[in-house]
Amino acid sequence: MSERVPSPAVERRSTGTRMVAAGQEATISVPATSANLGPGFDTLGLAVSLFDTVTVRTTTTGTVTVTVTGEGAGELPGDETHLVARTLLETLERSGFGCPGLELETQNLIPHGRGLGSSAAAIVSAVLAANFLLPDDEKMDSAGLLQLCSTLEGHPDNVAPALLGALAISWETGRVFRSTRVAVHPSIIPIAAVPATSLSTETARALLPASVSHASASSNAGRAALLVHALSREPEFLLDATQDALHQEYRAQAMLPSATLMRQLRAQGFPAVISGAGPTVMTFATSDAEARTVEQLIHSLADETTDKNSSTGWRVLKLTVAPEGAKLVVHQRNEL
Ligand SMILES: Nc1ncnc2c1ncn2[C@@H]1O[C@H](COP(=O)(O)OP(=O)(O)OP(=O)(O)O)[C@@H](O)[C@H]1O
Ligand SMILES: N[C@@H](CCO)C(=O)O
Repeated sequence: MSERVPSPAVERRSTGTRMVAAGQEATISVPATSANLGPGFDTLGLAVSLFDTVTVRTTTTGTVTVTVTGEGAGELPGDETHLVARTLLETLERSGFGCPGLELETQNLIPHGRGLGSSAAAIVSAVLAANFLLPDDEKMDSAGLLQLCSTLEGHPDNVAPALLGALAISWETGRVFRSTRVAVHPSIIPIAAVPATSLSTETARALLPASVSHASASSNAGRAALLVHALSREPEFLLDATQDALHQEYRAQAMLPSATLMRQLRAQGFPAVISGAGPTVMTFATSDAEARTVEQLIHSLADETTDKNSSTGWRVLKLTVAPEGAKLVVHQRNEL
């Protein structure tokens, strides 16, 4: 999550005292996402098979409680300051609604601050939950959901694939965000090397220069165009297609073991990138045999790149592309 930018398309409406109905319940699951993918800074993102799940229940208690299982358990707040609760209540408020009482149960598999879209997943689950709770004539359509989630996250490249699944290309015109889904070639196997240390998106964004050269912009445009083709049609181009000129080198100082691992994998011919704002390294294999080689290589290289004085260890996750985005399952209405 980066800076919050006000958008004319999601201006707050006047706060009212209407309440959403108590006794509503649903479960939302949202995939992890890998943004940038090399040259697609703030525009490309891929949904992968690691999910956060949130069950939302409206009550009449007047209180907000959040229980957290998995990532963030014992660290995240259990009240209305929790990112999902806060975003859900703010989303209702934008439509002029309050909540008579709220219980959230979250089960988190997406690691936090690792470049796998945890904050985007939290925002998407909160906005979808709020939209479910609103009366039918107040609900947002898919364009409204993308607009609000992108505005809250600050950029669309994680929230778009979290909503749509597969590969999402996103763009922005005057703070209006749009996105389209692209099916991914079935051979592609994303392998995430997740270090124990985290890096906030805010910190990583602060390392970027205000402008880049025309040569860098031109090179990056070509690679980003090739990347969409490589991910969807011809994966053999992935090594060239994942070459970035906009962000990875500027951020390397904040994630040296990851930068080293990525360079070593690329030097051996594997398309490795920094996932999102890092520090996870994402590599794309195109067969099970190649995936095994990449996993073994990561384990041996990661040992070399790990700072022996820190407690860093790497988790290597062989994932699949998640073809569908967030899902909401409505539970039977509870009588209160
Ligand atoms: N499921 C969640 N519930 C509550 N808060 C969360 C959740 N997921 C993320 N957060 C908050 O967001 C922070 C991480 O956001 P940040 O944008 O820095 O990283 P990220 O989203 O994991 O990575 P990236 O944006 O690079 O993909 C966490 O430290 C936590 O405060
Ligand atoms: N495009 C974003 C993704 C992380 O949220 C960045 O690299 O800062």
